[in-house]
Amino acid sequence: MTNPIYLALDVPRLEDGVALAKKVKGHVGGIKLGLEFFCAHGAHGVHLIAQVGLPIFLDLKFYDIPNTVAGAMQAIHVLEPSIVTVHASGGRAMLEDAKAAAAEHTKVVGVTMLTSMDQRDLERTGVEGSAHDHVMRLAELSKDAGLDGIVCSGQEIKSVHDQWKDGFFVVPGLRPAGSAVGDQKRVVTPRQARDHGASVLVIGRPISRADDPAQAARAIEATL
Ligand SMILES: O=C(O)c1cc(=O)[nH]c(=O)n1[C@@H]1O[C@H](COP(=O)(O)O)[C@@H](O)[C@H]1O
Repeated sequence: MTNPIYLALDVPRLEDGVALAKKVKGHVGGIKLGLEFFCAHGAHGVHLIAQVGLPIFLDLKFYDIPNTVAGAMQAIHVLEPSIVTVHASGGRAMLEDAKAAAAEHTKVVGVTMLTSMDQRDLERTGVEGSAHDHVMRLAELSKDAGLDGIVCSGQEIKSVHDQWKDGFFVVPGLRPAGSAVGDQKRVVTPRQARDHGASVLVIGRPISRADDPAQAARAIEATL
């Protein structure tokens, strides 16, 4: 089994990011670079992390008109990401154009409902109905638009997997039993997410803030 853990490298200093990626190499399956990293270090930073030799998940959560998203997607071909995120709520045309503009070997996944949101947060954005139904609706839209899969919490992954057997599913908001939840609200353990069909487990602070990140990653992998 390939290691499904992608370390979310949400660190402000590039040197720290490179050091951390080197430390966990061999204990994770890939590195996720998100908005914090990309805004601070751009393409140069992505190239440096890629040199460590792990697959790169570029989590830029594109959300704009189709033409703009397609242009952005083309602009990141040079970074050769294995996975890229777009917001599923951007609508069918945006999702279709995002996928059409992506490099052949890049998986495009739609972010459904952020794991930092709960039912009340959802209602306050004007969406009626349950978080579960909202995620299922956006999963169906992503599938119909030709995306490779979605990002959702571990609370929905089982239902999504039941509906979309060959989908590629990224699950963040993961916490090993007993670790601090922080700003995440829809949380499960890495093992639960894996058992219910997650393809990729995105884990940040439980590894990056551990005294020994490599050991923390190994300990989580041992639970899978
Ligand atoms: O797209 C994501 O990766 C993402 C989606 C989501 O709904 N929730 C979520 O936490 N993430 C990302 O997953 C990572 C979780 O980090 P930790 O909470 O530190 O494990 C962060 O880099 C988030 O940007």
